[in-house]
Amino acid sequence: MQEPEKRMLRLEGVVDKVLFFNEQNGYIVLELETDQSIETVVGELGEIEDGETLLVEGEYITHSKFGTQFKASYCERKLPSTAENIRKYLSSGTISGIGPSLAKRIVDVFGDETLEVMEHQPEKLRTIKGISEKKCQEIAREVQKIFSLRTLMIYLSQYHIPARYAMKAFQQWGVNSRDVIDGNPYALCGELVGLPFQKAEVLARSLRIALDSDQRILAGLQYLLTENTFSGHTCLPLDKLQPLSCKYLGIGEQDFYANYNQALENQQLYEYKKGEREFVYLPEYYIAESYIADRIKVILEFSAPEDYDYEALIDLEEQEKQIKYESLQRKAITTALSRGLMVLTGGPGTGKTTTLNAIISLYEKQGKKVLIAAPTGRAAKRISDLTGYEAKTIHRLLEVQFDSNERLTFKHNEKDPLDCEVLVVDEMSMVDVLLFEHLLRALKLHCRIVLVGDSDQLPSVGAGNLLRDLIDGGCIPVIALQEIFRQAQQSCIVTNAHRIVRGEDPDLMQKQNDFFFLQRLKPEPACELVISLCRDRLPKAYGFDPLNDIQVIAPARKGTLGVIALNQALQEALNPKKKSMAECKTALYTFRVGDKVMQTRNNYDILWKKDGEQGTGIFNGDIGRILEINRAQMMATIDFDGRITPYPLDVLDQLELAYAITVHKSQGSEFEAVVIPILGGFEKLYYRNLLYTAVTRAKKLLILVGSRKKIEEMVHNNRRTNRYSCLRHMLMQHEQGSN
Ligand SMILES: Nc1ncnc2c1ncn2[C@@H]1O[C@H](COP(=O)(O)OP(=O)(O)OP(=O)(O)O)[C@@H](O)[C@H]1O
Repeated sequence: MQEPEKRMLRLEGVVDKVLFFNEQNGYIVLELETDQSIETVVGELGEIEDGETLLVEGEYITHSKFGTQFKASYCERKLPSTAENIRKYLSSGTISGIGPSLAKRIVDVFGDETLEVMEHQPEKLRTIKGISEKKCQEIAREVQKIFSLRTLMIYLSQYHIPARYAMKAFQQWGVNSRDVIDGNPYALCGELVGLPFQKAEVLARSLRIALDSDQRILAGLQYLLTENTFSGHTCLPLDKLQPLSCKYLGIGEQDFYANYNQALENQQLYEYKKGEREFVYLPEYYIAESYIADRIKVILEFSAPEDYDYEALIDLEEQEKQIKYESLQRKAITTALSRGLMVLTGGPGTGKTTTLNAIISLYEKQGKKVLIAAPTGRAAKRISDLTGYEAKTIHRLLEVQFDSNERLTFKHNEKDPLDCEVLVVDEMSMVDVLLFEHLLRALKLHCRIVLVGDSDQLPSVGAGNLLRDLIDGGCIPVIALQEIFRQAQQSCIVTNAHRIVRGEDPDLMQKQNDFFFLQRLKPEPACELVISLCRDRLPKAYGFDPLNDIQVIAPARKGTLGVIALNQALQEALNPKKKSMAECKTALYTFRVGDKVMQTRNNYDILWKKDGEQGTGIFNGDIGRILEINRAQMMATIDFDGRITPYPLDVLDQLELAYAITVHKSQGSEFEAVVIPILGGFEKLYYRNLLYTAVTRAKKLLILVGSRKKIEEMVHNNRRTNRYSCLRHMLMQHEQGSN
């Protein structure tokens, strides 16, 4: 369902009351008194006080619970001009040290001139009863701060730069912000403020900053490299970056190289030579990849293979567990116990978890402290359930903190390493280079590392080709399990997954077992079938719970069989609107009590409680159920796998319905039953590893709905996401160096 197009409207009025303000992102809800009415205005407008005059541009939205609201995308602010509005403005606590009664006394003396006096002749405030010399100076300082921020917001809003960037700039440069920005508007693009390059361009044009200025070219190069990290590249070949930058910035080769070389000298960019080709990095990615390669080199140098015979220990383990490990499993166990670092890889059913269990158990028997981590909460839960050992997310293990610039850091690092002698990381295919760098930094030098993952799964969301590079680098011991165990062979999910990864067509003719194909050649009937499977057929035939056990996974977000439309349709089928049921809305979805939802961003501020324990942080990919929506308190209550979470409605856009999810979001999770619609659509999304990843999410039942031809096309489309990175080469250098 598409939102009808809305017209941009304007409102002008005086702020009667601020109802809500979020300091982090500047989101505000206020009542605006216009000539005709009082309107509720919402938006990321920054801190605004009662009594201010606003001109806002935006549109009316209808909120099922909150009613009609004006959602402002642009705002111009004027200081209050009448004595009454100035009193209101000061009474609201804008300036610390001035409350309602002092505000009244000041306004009684200076009337309409009050703000003028406070800004330019603050010493006059001394005449007011209750304002000492010291207090007068404090007020003057506070006024200067607040007025500079206001002026900055107003200045930047002319260029449609939202208030949150003004707030971040002010945190950096304080009352000098305007000078810094006018000197170099591209300074706003740095990581501390994070303004998109195009927005800084608008400001720079009005400041007549030359197109070939050094600041612009450097910011442009950083922008292009950053954009490419979103496509998975940790670096770009210079022979690609140069023409791309010249075209994008409209500059010549000479200007490019002059600035490029300067940036290398200033360590604003880094270069790595791979054969005849140079690769260009942003500092953080260069530091991450070279740190990983160097650290691995150290680990391997200091952990020469031990000649201790582990076979007897493994024999004992076999007796205890009543199992016979096959030879590669034994080799994996020996390698894990005798080497500082290893990678254990293999497809579904090849015995990774069984092997890992033996490794952990034998390490514990040696009295070693083992920690187990996974990249997402669901992946951590899965490995905990499978091994019986507690696993945490990597973020939780490292303990997230924020520095004074509100940038994410970790408590554990070189100075405060993790207390463990062995670290196991599962689902390594989802770990990116930046996170892995942090993890390695937090390990004591003698800590052993066991990395487990399936390198045929989709690569990490963050940039890099980590698992593949570690395997292909040639210097780390890698055990790739290949044999599908008998139990697993009986599952068509497992055998078909292996066929898919080998590039063979899956067996779609099965009429029993756990893997089914149901042909539908048009999107609407396919969508209807998906709904009836989830609502009626699978619950009836197998006793699956439609919300807890069944997951629809789709390659695309858009289209009839994309995640958005499927979610809307599945919500209507599984949790339809009821008169008395609370609802709240984002641009994409209407949420109801009972809905299955997914968090789509890491949010470190949200608090939760579980079995008397308290914690913070709901992370990208966490799935939950809405228990309650409380409009008056701007809160929902969501149950994320037992973590009961008061969820602020002003961050509701971080939430999506999760009846259907994309393959990318499903990574690291497993579900009892999975339904995958595959029919037609965007070629880029229909390739082998994507189908493989989706199919391997199912534990007991998998149903493919759609076109056999399209499924086969996917199997034969072996498009591996080509990601630029030099880690593999850095590791290979080490391998060659050590020979
Ligand atoms: N040495 C063995 N002898 C007999 N059965 C085994 C052995 N190793 C593993 N299995 C069995 O094979 C099946 C798959 O093993 P396991 O779950 O360890 O594989 P996996 O690679 O972790 O699979 P997945 O990635 O799908 O979780 C399980 O039923 C397990 O009990």
